[in-house]
Amino acid sequence: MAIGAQILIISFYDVLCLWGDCSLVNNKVVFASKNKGKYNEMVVLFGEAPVELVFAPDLMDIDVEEYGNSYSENALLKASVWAKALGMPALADDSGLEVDALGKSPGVYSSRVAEDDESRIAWVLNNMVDMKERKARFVASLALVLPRTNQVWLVSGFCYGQIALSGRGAEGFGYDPIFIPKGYDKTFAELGHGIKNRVSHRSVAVRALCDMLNARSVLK
Ligand SMILES: O=P(O)(O)OP(=O)(O)OP(=O)(O)OC[C@H]1O[C@@H](n2cnc3c(O)ncnc32)[C@H](O)[C@@H]1O
Ligand SMILES: [Mg+2]
Repeated sequence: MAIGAQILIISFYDVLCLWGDCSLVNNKVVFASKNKGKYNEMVVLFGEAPVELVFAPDLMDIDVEEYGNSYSENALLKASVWAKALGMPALADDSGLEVDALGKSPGVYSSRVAEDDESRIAWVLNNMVDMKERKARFVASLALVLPRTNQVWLVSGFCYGQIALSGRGAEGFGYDPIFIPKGYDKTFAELGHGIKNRVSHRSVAVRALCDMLNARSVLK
């Protein structure tokens, strides 16, 4: 009975996909974020995909309160608000840095522990003085909302590594100067975009999203 119901739901969903328009309108997607660093990475990561990402603040000024308890909830909040406001597909990214020795903090509060990138980095380093255990991971959760069919796509990506003893490097944004990805001895800010875009939490999530969209023929 339960399996039958499940199959019915999946088939109904597929029929909706065939009849409804679940493709991207003009392949334009608003990137529902105010973070230009994220946007710049996203444009490169979507590189070959038939998607034109538009930076949300270039279209409208909206503030979305991120009151969710998880990255996915916050990503969905951001994408839903922008998709509704503009009537076009919206992609949001909610991300954060999880430090083992700090009980996975700052985590979902990564943007809220301090006012700017420099103070956020100081917040992490000051809480880790003399700590030998420096394992950490970056998380990126993406939500794509297609408003005409109310479809929602959610994926997450992770990147494991450790926290440097001090900030190093000038590239990237946010916590990049203190995050050393596994297999390297330099920070993301020292390694630069080429390597970051190959191994980052965001690149893993974008690849997963594109695979799902391709499998469902949403990207054309
Ligand atoms: O919500 P939007 O407008 O997208 O932009 P934001 O900067 O507020 O982004 P989040 O709410 O997702 O908070 C994530 C925090 O983690 C930081 N962060 C996210 N991804 C990062 C990355 O790839 N490298 C370094 N720091 C990152 C980012 O700078 C924020 O301080
Ligand atoms: Mg935010």
